[in-house]
Amino acid sequence: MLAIEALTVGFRRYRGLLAQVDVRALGPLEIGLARGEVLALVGASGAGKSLLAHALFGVLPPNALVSGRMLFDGIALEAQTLPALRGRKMGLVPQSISHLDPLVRCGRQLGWAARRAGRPVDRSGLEAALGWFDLDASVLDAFPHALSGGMARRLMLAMAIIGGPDLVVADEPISGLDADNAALVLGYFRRLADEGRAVLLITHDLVQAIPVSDRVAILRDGHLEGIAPAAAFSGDGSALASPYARALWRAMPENGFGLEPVDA
Ligand SMILES: Nc1ncnc2c1ncn2[C@@H]1O[C@H](COP(=O)(O)OP(=O)(O)OP(=O)(O)O)[C@@H](O)[C@H]1O
Ligand code: NI
Repeated sequence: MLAIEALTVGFRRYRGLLAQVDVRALGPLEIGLARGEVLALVGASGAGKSLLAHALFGVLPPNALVSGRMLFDGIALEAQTLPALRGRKMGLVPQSISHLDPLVRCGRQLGWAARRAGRPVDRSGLEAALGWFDLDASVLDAFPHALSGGMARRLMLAMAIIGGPDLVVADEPISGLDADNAALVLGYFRRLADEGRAVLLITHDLVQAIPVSDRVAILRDGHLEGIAPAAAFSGDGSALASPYARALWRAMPENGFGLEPVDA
């Protein structure tokens, strides 16, 4: 349902008054995502994970240069097609919890997300959406600053999903969540995929992502290091084709192999 073909993202930077240079930040990337699938996208800070999410939704800054193709159910994602898809067929959970409007009650923001998707709901529908992420009805009347970081993140998850998108792109959706809530969110993603939707799960936490993911894509300095079945991340990692993936897996403190040079 999602095909990313030869995608590159760069930025135009100005040096002095006249000189400008284009700096490649991402790609070229080839990634496919099928309905029914959770694809984890992992990589270190600065690898380009959020850039990929922003490219998919067409929300990169104006100095970004994009080439290649992104197709959603065969429709090219571009300026003309994106407004009808994002927030409707494609839901984005942003990385930063500062994207809530501080002056608008949470319930109105959630209701607006549903209306934008063409699926307006009444108060009980809003309460049900909060319930998916273990938030109670009092959140509807609260302003965002009254929410803890973890509650704000779960509200943003409800906002991304209330419109019933076919594709969910979640950028670090479990960061700042306690273990119970992280499990709740990841379990929800798994169910979305099992219903025939698709989830791109962006995270730096490989260990948490593996149990709910079908495949894991590893991004390193803007390049795709490889895509491996989640099941290959087990034992000593010898089922992994990429030395980088193997080193990353073995370096997880949970695996107790100790640090190995990542360039192996
Ligand atoms: N507006 C911009 N102008 C120039 N470079 C940018 C811009 N936005 C991002 N970059 C560069 O793109 C690279 C990738 O950034 P990105 O935010 O995608 O990383 P990330 O993998 O999401 O990291 P994190 O785990 O910290 O969220 C970074 O090196 C960053 O400096
Ligand atoms: Ni990011």
